[in-house]
Amino acid sequence: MAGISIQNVYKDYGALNVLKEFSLEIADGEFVVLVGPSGCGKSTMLKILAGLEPASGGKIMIGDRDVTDLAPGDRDIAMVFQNYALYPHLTVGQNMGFGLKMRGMPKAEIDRRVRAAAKILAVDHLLDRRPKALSGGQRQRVALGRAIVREPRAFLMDEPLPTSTPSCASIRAPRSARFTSASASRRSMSRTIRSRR
Ligand SMILES: Nc1ncnc2c1ncn2[C@@H]1O[C@H](COP(=O)(O)OP(=O)(O)OP(=O)(O)O)[C@@H](O)[C@H]1O
Repeated sequence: MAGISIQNVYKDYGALNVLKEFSLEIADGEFVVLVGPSGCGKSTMLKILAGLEPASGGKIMIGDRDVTDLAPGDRDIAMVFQNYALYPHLTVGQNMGFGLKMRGMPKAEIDRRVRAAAKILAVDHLLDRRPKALSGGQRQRVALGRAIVREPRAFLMDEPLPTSTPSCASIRAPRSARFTSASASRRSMSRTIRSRR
């Protein structure tokens, strides 16, 4: 169970106040999209949720845990960045399983999760390729797969779709993977928060 509760969050960068009394309740399993003008603080809010930026004030709960002061690695959430951040020298399969390997997960379990996620994302035929031999959309799906294999309590996605990708519907993830596909324009999908059931 992992609902997200954002309570009265403030964020200042020096004299610039970016977030003021920002509050949002996201139910367990809910898919939420943040939209707003450029510079209004969408990425900042996602970074604060992920623990990559400290909030200047307020509280964040994930499930029943107060994560406001926890390090990113202790929050059990995955963030997918706009620029993919794939390792160029690793294959698709190695990229997807890298985080699990670093955590000491047995190879057989890593392979099982990577193959399952790769199938969902239709990149299972690309597991031995390196990122440079992929299209933008394929790279993005690999980045998404790397988040899925971790089975986190929530997914944070900051502009996860390349311009050429018409909608999240192309991901076609089954409900059994607890990942809901949705059709929407790229702009309205620009910031997404997905919490797992
Ligand atoms: N590290 C930083 N130091 C100072 N100001 C910052 C920093 N990061 C972001 N900002 C400023 O905070 C504001 C919000 O930035 P943010 O990236 O959250 O906007 P956004 O809503 O995601 O915009 P866009 O839709 O253009 O990506 C902007 O005015 C930006 O210039």
